[in-house]
Amino acid sequence: MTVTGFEFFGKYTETTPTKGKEETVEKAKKDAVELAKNSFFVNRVIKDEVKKLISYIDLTTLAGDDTRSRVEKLVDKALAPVSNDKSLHCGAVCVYPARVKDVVNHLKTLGKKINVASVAGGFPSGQYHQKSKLLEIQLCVEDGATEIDTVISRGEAIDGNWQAVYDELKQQKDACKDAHLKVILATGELQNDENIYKASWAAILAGADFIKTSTGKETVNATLEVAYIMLKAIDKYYKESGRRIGFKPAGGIKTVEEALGFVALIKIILGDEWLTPDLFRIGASSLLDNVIKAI
Ligand SMILES: O=C[C@H](O)COP(=O)(O)O
Repeated sequence: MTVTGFEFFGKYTETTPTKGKEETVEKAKKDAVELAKNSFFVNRVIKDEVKKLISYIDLTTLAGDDTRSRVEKLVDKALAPVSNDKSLHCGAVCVYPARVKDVVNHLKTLGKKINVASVAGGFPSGQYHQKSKLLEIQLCVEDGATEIDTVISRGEAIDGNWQAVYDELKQQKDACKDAHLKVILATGELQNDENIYKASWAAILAGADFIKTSTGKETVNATLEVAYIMLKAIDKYYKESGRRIGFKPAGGIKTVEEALGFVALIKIILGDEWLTPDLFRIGASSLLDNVIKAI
């Protein structure tokens, strides 16, 4: 099985149509990020834009001391985060594999539904046998997870073994069955922009429904700069294939302004069609409280 598509989709350095010799990928990235940071509604924090953030949030708890009661409270909050507006709810709840059953059972008790995401497949390091990664995904799906957030093998990516990265993710996608697959690139550990771009491709070509920046456990997690690179890959793939892939920044996104910066960058690179929970999520454990304060 070969990684089909790398040669077809070109290199990161070719992602910017040159407007002249000064137009480089670095300058194009800097310009887009600056534009996003200074976009109209980031500076003025328009309430409607802020309210929409709630629907994008994968409300997350990924702690060693997570308990059933903590997870049940997370579900309650994700289902009805704003007491005086019952129409608002988060995009998903995101928990460790061992807690999926607690989410599913609580939803059954409440008679409610919400996407149930789990970080399965060797989270957060990815340094596990492929067999155990696949079993973890299989068990989560059997427990009722509807979305799997899995990690790539950073070691293989850094060594440029893209076939191995692709092959593992293809098997993990198959293990998901009907569950959606979000692939975490752990961009903070991929060492350079070219690796981030190629890791985006390996994930997309292996069947990812979303590509996600980070586990939240790296030293550097979601930034607008890495988001730019990943969005360029999503954009090029859409232009070549007609298929839209979702984007999920995660890790360290705590303020409304930070979250709206990602919204603005998506508007700039992909357009408003992506601003739906089916194609855009934010992995965050503390952003929701700040959004609620701002509306
Ligand atoms: O998506 C999952 C991330 O771990 C959330 O990171 P955070 O706790 O910094 O919001």
